[in-house]
Amino acid sequence: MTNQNVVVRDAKSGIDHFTTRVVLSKSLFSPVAPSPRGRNCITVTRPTFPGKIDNEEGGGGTKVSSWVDSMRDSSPTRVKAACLTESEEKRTWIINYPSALSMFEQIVSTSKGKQIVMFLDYDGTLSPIVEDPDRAFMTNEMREVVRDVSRYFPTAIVTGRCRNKVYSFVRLAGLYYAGSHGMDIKGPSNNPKYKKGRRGVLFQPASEYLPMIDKVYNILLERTRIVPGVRVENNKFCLSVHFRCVEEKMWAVLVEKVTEVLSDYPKLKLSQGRKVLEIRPTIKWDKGKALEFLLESLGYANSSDVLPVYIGDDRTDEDAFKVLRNRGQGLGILVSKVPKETSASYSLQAPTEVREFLQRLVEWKRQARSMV
Ligand SMILES: O=P(O)(O)OC[C@H]1O[C@H](O[C@H]2O[C@H](CO)[C@@H](O)[C@H](O)[C@H]2O)[C@H](O)[C@@H](O)[C@@H]1O
Repeated sequence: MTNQNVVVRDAKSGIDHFTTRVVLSKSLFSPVAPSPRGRNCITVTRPTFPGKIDNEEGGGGTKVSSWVDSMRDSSPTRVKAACLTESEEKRTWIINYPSALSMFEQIVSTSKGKQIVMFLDYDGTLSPIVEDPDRAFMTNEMREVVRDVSRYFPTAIVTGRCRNKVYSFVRLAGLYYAGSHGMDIKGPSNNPKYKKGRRGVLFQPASEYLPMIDKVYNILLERTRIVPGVRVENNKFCLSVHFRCVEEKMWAVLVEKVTEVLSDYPKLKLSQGRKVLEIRPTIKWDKGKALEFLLESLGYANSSDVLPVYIGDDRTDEDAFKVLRNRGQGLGILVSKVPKETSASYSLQAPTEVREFLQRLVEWKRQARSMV
């Protein structure tokens, strides 16, 4: 199976569309019944993510309508294959991005002689997606397995959330926490290496943005309150404008309000996650940079003796998957049941499978130790 990407501009809307021709090789697809249209070449059309009002690139003026189109899509963008049935689509997904559970033996054999370093996103990875962001709790079973994982492997939570908030959900002291999309990194609080005063804070590359973020938070609260269901969340170095509970007919109004506010703040950029608009400083820092920073802090900057494993479900996790791809080292695992555009190599369907995968990793490590 090969993918050919072409960008086509829609003459009417002026929006660029990615057109991916997915060429299915017969051998891969022989177990699947021939598609109703009897073709072995599918055209997948999906709108490109408007991506910004990204002031970094001198953007601005991005059409509200293209944002609204993108808000309808999932995050990362779902790949829709026009002539495949849903079950064929799922099958294609699993062929291209095999389950990390079914590939478990291969994965652990890749790790032989290497130190696994575990990176875990929070929402949609350790906790299921729920309507109320304040109630996105992880289960005790998940907490236990994450604690066990952190006993064997250096482990970091890498999240868009405010670091303190995610800590209040995870409540495990032995982990690294990279909050605000990696812009707020702290080491394990029980690590004797850290002096009291610094309390383990390792890196905050956007600290000068704090007053601006607070100001914009208050303005957004005020200006978006006419939109029923909206929720603005202050994640310290970034903001989230949730539209999960906003009726679709109000999305354009919401985007207009948000982009209007941001037009006065060229040092902030707008991107999108799962039913959320994310506002961040334009600095070149993301979850991928946080992953590199943590590997370096752990002494694995240029090491070939390390296997970073990153598990995440959202568009912002793609920055970390790309870093692993470019390093040619490590495993990116996307949590998704449906085909998405991703730089990950493997997939897991839901947080329940993430727990199972982590559990197997712990058991494998215990057994390996008992045999020494
Ligand atoms: O990087 P993450 O840990 O995945 O955080 C990304 C955003 O997650 C949260 O929002 C998402 O989860 C909510 C609870 O399930 C859901 O209601 C919302 O629709 C999702 O987008 C969090 O509230 C945001 O601040 C994070 O940026």
